[in-house]
Amino acid sequence: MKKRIAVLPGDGIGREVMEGAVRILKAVADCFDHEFEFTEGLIGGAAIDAKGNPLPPETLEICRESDAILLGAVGGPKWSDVPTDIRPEKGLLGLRKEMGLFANLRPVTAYQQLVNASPLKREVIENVDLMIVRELTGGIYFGKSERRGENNDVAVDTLQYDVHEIERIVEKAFQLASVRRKKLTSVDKANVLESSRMWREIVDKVSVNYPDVQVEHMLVDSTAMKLIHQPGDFDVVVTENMFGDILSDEASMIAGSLGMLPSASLRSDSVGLYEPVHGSAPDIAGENKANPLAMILSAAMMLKYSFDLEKESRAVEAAVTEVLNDGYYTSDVGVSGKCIGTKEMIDKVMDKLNENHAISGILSCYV
Ligand SMILES: NC(=O)c1ccc[n+]([C@@H]2O[C@H](COP(=O)([O-])OP(=O)(O)OC[C@H]3O[C@@H](n4cnc5c(N)ncnc54)[C@H](O)[C@@H]3O)[C@@H](O)[C@H]2O)c1
Ligand SMILES: CC(C)[C@H](C(=O)O)[C@@H](O)C(=O)O
Ligand SMILES: [Mg+2]
Repeated sequence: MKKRIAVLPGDGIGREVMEGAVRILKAVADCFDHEFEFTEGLIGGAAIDAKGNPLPPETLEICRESDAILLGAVGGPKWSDVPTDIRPEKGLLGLRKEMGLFANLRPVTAYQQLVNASPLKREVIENVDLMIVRELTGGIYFGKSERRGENNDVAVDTLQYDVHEIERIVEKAFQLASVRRKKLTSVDKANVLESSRMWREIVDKVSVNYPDVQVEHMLVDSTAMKLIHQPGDFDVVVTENMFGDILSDEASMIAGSLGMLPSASLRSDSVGLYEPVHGSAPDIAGENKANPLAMILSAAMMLKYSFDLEKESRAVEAAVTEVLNDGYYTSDVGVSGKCIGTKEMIDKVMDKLNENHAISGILSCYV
């Protein structure tokens, strides 16, 4: 299979973790006989420095001509004083919007080895496997936003959704729930927000087409509590843009660290953007401390969701799980012992992938 992949490392630890995803994908191509063509583009602060624009037209062009996009992270203190409309984060938001990537899937998996070492209660997080489905191209992130008043002393951000935007994300969430444990939690703030009341009406309407999926509505504040108290009760969680942003960073601690949470941003065809949930982590950038697993697992999501390569995707996930089971960690997951750096972790996953592939080749001779 031949596929074109846009590679946008971005800023801070973005480049360090991207190296892991690209190396792993090259190994997957070799092991499973695929051809992946990588084209690098600038985004975020790196693009501001080079082109004065966080999303240069040439980057958008590379993305439009690709079958899938990998993104590291954008932003950092270096660009804190640039005008709001050309901040690094605007490059990422612009890319999601321009590409129409409205459905952001953020799976949260409690890996057994990390559960054992977690500061959270073991019995609470053990076996947690939930999926946050975040609306990604609407809501307060994209509504009218301005400063007004005589002294610019009033700031306005607008939370707007239309029926179509809610219907398509809710439909996506029901589809996912129907092939998982058939439970959907829709999260809103319907006791305060009109957009949330419309959101609830739409969830109830769409639910009629999915009679085997159990639906519950939950307010976002109590959801934040329940994610820590009883995360095992969740299967698929669907919510609007900003609530999804906040809840997914919270949920990352169930997985052990922000450095463990991958994501896929999808639309109705197979094109997708794959990025870790974390940011550019300026506090550790350049120190070989970043956990590359969220980025590597995002690449695994790309194999599954954009290229329909289930076996290859599972091979990458298995390599990650086995490296953790062997007791290797980056420092962010809070475990002492075999604590290794970014590059060493990438090497470990590479070795495991190659080793597993060699073993399966040997075994296939006997069947
Ligand atoms: N998708 C993105 O590009 C994205 C996402 C979130 C934040 N950001 C941007 O990143 C910059 C920094 O934001 P922040 O500090 O609030 O959030 P952050 O996610 O960059 O970092 C939060 C904390 O988590 C740690 N961390 C994050 N990823 C890690 C990893 N892979 N391995 C080990 N530790 C990791 C960091 O060291 C830091 O202590 C800001 O400019 C923000 O806008 C970008
Ligand atoms: C960098 C920022 C714009 C982005 C978001 O809020 O969507 C990030 O926090 C994320 O979770 O992907
Ligand atoms: Mg976020």
